[in-house]
Amino acid sequence: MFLHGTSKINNHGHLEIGGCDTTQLIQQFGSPLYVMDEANIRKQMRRLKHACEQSSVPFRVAYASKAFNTVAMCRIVEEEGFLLDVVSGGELYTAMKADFPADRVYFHGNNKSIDELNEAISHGVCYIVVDNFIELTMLEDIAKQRGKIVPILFRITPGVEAHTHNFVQTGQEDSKFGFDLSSGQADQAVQYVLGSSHLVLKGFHSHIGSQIFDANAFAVAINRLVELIGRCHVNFGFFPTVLNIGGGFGIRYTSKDTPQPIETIVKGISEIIEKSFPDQCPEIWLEPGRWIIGESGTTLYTIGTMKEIPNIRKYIAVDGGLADNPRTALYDAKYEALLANRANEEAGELVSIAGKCCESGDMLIWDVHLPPVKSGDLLAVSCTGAYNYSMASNYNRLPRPAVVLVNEGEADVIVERETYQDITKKDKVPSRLLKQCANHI
Ligand SMILES: Cc1ncc(COP(=O)(O)O)c(C=O)c1O
Ligand SMILES: N[C@@H](CCCC[NH3+])C(=O)O
Repeated sequence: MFLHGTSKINNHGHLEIGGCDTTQLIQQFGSPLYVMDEANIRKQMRRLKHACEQSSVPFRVAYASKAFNTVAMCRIVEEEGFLLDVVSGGELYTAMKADFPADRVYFHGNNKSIDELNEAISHGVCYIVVDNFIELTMLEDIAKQRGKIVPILFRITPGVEAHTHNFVQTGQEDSKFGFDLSSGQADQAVQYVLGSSHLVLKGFHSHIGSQIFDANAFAVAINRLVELIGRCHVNFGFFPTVLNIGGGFGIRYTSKDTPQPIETIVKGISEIIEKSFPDQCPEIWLEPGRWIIGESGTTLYTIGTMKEIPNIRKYIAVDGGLADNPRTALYDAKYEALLANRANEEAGELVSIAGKCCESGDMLIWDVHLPPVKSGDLLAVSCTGAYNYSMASNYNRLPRPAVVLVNEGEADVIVERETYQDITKKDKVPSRLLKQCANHI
């Protein structure tokens, strides 16, 4: 397994993250456990900012909070001076709970509700990223009723098929997201909004997908947006303040992954932007999620049962699975792992890591080399910072694991482990069933 961030093997042969021995973390906080490496989260943010500062392009950086959003994470993002992309009332609420300045938050989503739009306006987010015509008129009505002038961006679908898993492509023409370019919807929307008394168009947004290694896809998308901007300037005299080109930068889950360094990607983007806007340049916003947080997360599990089918496969089951990490089942995602309590031992055996859910597809890793494993060993799966906790569920009524933030030998719980009581907390029993339910909650 790669050792990301501050991860290392200590003198006891244990995996250590943020100066904390992972075997002690499990003793103290229980299993399974999400461990987040604060120093590495901040390092990634600073590295991205630094890469942007090397260019003459006026970059601004945002964090796509869908990747991992908790109150403590919002505090870190705030301290590092990033903008925050939220995509739901819940993500916005979390940011507000963290006292994140609303004027550094902007609101995405392809089906925002009236309540969500109202909440975004009430808090005073800097932009609402309008996704489609229905939302456009709905937002305009709300703004009129409330006597507000609302700054917006348009999400544009540039018609780019990024080379990544189909489920995480978002920039292709046949997509639920954004105003389509090729059919003229985007131009139509601009023309419409420029006549609005309550909505002010500030710019454009496009996000072509996630876990993208091919920087060329970004170039194609940017060029299409530049063409749109050129047309809007000529046809409507409109020039954007902001051009948000999204996130999607790939990370290294396994040794087979070969993403370009962020510096190369930012440099490539800068060159296109400089060429495209020689005189006047909009602010260029980047909004990665995975690249910021993915490699900073490790999930610790305890190994339970095992099943060996001769000449076929050896299954090793852990005390979590698709409920805490649905990405293998959803996207055929690949992960690496090691035994956190015997990290120095030779990984000679090819095994498969299964979860404990009642699904054959509940697998975390199909093929991984580990030392001979015993029940009670601890397994560390790396690179689980993005879209693991944020996509976790209570399938099979499994309580979600705790999330611990580690840094320089300190470990703080930033999300408590759920209990069985948490799981049944919202259950109600109709009175006609009460008699049969003596032990009801
Ligand atoms: C609009 C938007 N912005 C940003 C992101 C973050 O993507 P990633 O985590 O791949 O950087 C996503 C998710 O794909 C997204 O849909
Ligand atoms: N959830 C996806 C990323 C895309 C989500 C944002 N549009 C993943 O885990 O890879």
